[in-house]
Amino acid sequence: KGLGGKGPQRAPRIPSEFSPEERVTMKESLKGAIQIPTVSFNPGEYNTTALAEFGQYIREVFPTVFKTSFIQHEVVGEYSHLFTVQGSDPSLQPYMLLAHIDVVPAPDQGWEVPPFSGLERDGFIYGRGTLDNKNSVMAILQALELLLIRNYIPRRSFFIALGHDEEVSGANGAQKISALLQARGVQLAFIVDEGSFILDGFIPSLNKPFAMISVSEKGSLNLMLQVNMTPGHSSAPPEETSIGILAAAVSRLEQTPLPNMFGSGLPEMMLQQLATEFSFPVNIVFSNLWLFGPLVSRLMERNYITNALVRTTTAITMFKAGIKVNVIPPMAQSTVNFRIHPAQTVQEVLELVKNIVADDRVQFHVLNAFEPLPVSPSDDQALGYQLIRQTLQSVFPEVNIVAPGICIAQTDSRHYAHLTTGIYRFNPIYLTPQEFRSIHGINEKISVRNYETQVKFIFEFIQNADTDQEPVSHLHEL
Ligand SMILES: CCCCCCCC/C=C\CCCCCCCC(=O)N[C@@H](CCCCN)C(=O)O
Ligand SMILES: [Zn+2]
Ligand SMILES: [Zn+2]
Repeated sequence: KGLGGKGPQRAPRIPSEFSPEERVTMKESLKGAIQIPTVSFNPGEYNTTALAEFGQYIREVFPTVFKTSFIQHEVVGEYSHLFTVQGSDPSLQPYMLLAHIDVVPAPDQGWEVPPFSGLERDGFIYGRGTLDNKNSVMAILQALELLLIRNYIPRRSFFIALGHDEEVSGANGAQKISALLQARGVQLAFIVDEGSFILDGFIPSLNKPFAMISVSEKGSLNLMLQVNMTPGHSSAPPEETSIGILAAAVSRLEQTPLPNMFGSGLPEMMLQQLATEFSFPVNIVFSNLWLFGPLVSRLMERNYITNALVRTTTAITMFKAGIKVNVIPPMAQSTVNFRIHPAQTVQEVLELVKNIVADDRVQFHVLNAFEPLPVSPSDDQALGYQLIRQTLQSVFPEVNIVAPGICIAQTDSRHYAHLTTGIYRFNPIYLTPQEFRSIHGINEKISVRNYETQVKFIFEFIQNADTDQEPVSHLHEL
């Protein structure tokens, strides 16, 4: 299954073996990157000093990348970086590797070590950005640096785009890079971005890890609900206040989950592909979803992570009301963050929400919205998907399950959707449910081993992408 071909690769293969000195350098470089607090607070509100420092830092630790004649480096939107690596064979369509430099804030509370210390403990490097997503920023540039030191010359051109505001929209980074590439007439064979992992321990009855390559991404809707009422003296209150009305409205939303969409897409495909890995009777259940679909969909709802795969989720994230203890509040506002399932649209979610709230006194203001992303191909012809599979086989021979999935969060790749039909969100590192909770949470950390393997994966991936082989259909025996 997968990549077949017209002939062998032309360039000799460079083995992904790194010296002890190189291994020390790569982990120290990651620690240095973590120590630069490139925090995004709000759209347009970033630590610009840190972002500028980060730009200098990558020049220092990856000198070969910056001095190689066939690599063009551009700073876009002041702090984002675009590298154009010119391949020797213009007949091969270029691809792009994405990552982001910025991180979400990390107050010290609850951390075992300060979040911007980059300290190493028990084989782990701690800090904000170690999983999301400086690991990728550094691993991509590190792998390229190591390849260039070994006199590597790529055949297939590729881009590396490092956004500086992914955590707050991507409007000044990814969107500007995307516009630049579009103006240059670039069309990409595929994109690889963050957004999924080799999942370890996410499905209770599956006792081995599996690689989930996210081929779609949920949309989002940030909706502000507002209630205005006549203010007055609290000594003679009305029957209902703006706070009471709005609290009841958002409570109805929380108590009424949006429809379970299981049966209309990717999670079913994923479970069917995983079915043979389970023992009886789960294998029978997953391979006969036409019969057991309703049961499985209810089971998926019970866990908050798998629940996010089967429906548009509702999260009440902000509530603001009241101006003084003895004043009937004139206004109450609440913001609700919906993550939209790929089988629904922003408009459909809005209609459902209005029907659930069912109160004319509540006004709805769409703050911003983004439709779910189309499903990228994962068949034998899908070059990006097959290259990830192929590289997984050699770097992680112990991982023998690869399945397409949905990214439940948003990534910068959504801003490049008009440049390619193949967007694959996948980080080549192991992730446990506990580590999942550390992303945007506390004690985010990556094992040195995981990071080294991520560098190795990219080192091999870049070479695999040089093949003049094209994906071919799997020929079934007659
Ligand atoms: C049956 C197996 C179930 C597995 C379920 C999935 C496990 C989840 C695995 C990985 C998800 C991690 C996603 C990491 C990427 C995070 C990207 C991010 O934080 N994006 C932000 C962007 C905000 C943009 C401004 N609106 C976000 O989505 O909030
Ligand atoms: Zn991220
Ligand atoms: Zn994030």
